Amino acid sequence: MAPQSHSSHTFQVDLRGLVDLLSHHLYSSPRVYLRELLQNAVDAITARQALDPGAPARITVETGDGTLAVTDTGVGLTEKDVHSFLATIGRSSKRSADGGLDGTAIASARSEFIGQFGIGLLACFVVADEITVVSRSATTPGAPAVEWCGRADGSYTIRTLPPHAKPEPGTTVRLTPRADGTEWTRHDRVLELARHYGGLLRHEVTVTDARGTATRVNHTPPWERRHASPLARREALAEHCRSTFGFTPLDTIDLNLPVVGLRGVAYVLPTAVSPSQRAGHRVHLKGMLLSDQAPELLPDWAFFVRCVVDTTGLRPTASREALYEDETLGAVRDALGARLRDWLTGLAASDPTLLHRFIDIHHLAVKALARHDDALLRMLLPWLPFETTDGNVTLEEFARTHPTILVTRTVDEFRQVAPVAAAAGLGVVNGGYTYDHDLVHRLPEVRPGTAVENLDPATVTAHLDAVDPTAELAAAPFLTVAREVIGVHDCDVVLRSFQPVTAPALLLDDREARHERTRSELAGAADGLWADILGSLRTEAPRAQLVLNHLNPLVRRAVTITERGLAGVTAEALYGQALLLTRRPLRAAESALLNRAFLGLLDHAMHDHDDTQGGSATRKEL
Ligand SMILES: Nc1ncnc2c1ncn2[C@@H]1O[C@H](COP(=O)(O)OP(=O)(O)OP(=O)(O)O)[C@@H](O)[C@H]1O
Repeated sequence: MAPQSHSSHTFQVDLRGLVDLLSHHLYSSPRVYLRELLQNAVDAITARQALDPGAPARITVETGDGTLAVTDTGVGLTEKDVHSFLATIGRSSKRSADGGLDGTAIASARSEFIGQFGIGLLACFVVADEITVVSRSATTPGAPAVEWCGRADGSYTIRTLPPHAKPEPGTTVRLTPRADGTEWTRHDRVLELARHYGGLLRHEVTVTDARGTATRVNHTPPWERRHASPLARREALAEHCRSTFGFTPLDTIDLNLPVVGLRGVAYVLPTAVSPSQRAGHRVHLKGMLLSDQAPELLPDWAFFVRCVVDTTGLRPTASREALYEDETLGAVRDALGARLRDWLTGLAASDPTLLHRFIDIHHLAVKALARHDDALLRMLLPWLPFETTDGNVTLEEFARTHPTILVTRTVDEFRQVAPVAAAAGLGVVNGGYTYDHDLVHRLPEVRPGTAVENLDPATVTAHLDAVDPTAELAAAPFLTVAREVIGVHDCDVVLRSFQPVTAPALLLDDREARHERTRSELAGAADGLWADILGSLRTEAPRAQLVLNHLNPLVRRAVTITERGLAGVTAEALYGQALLLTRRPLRAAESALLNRAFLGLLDHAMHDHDDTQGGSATRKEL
């Protein structure tokens, strides 16, 4: 058999296609070009300082003459480096395998670099068609300066420059923006971007305009600076928070995790926010802003703070706009969560006034937190407010007067039952708000000797006074009619005495009973398989109860009605009114009942009118 012939080829890269991919799918905006340039400058300075700790460390961004230039006093590039790293996409001198920058000092500085992917420079092609790099290497003292000119079509030229063209080691990267890129290279925009990305960089960064006026953009953050007094520090941090996030913090929590080289602060929001709104934290990586929208830095429950942190130990994604989700990030999130919890529990001992203010604003956050954290629950439960039949009080206060605490499941149940229960001496907590029902049920763990029960209709009726037998007997004919008319709605009717006298009737109903009624209604309307399934779900749910208040003057008169039609309409009207007070959506049969009761009463009122006008009407006696 004839040997097969092999020929070897090299991949070709369509640079325009690649840039298009990056700009549309990796980077959120063309503005990232400046971040990539600043980052390369920082890495070059890091590499040079590893060789010579006394080397200058300056980054200058020049704008103005239609081009943009970033100059650094970093390690620079030899001609060989240029071919190897600048002109090879995906190759980076900052990864150990590529080993471009020789020397053990630089090798050990590698973990300090921000870049790693070898694609950052391509971001410049998003705003310019041509990039010129003039560089002189600090690693090879005699090597000449080189000029590399790369174009978006994938071609590049390289030439050696005379020594005076670049007397000192370092690099200048110059861009001539395209027409659609000038928006991103204007002086004011560049200044804003340099402050945004480079505000916390550790080396001096200045932006100069066409007249040569230089503005320093980076500063030591206030949590790193020395301050004359704790008050001065607090004010500096508050000012930083105002300029960064636009609010004055309620308090500032220092964050410090040496294992991942993380320092920063968490500013406590002075106003409540929705717990579902995920907070945007500012995360810097080795000084460079990685993201100003990083919710993944903190646990979800920590929605009451905004953080600014600078770290060396977390990894960016390739877009460099988010944190890479790994075990380290998980551990950092837990550690920062623990720090916030310590701050909260510490406040209880050190600054109760501030804790009160915090809880006034953020009690929802604390409640969300306490559900999953026993230590916090124990510590903070005494401070948390709940709506109860004694007003807005803490559970601790409430439990002192009510050894058995009843809790409703919905706000409407509470609204309806609270006045009656309070008058009967029952202690009821509104469990209808987010987290409250669960938290109240956990009270016995924290406060032994307290009992917590769900409020059910039977508990309330047990606390309503029975009426005396003669009154019950006198009301019997009316009650019989009422039970007949209301019974079709799966509701019993009873007569009791309770406060307040202004309430004619109380409808005690619970969820299971309501669900059961809805189920049987559906089963009635359905057929075949669906009806069988609904039928198999049948449970013996307790019926609802309409409790008529014998202390109420209207009810006292109603129970003496002897005319059957009027008794039925009156019972329906009382039921309808109690039904409306529950504020739950009405079912079709209930709306029809209300309608009927209203028209029936109107009819009776008009009969009375006819009677007084001398007309006659036949009424059926009970
Ligand atoms: N200002 C500079 N000084 C010295 N070398 C530079 C400079 N800018 C770029 N380089 C060299 O060019 C290489 C490629 O840069 P590029 O920005 O594309 O990728 P990177 O910084 O290595 O990684 P990343 O894609 O993560 O940014 C770098 O690894 C570095 O060797």
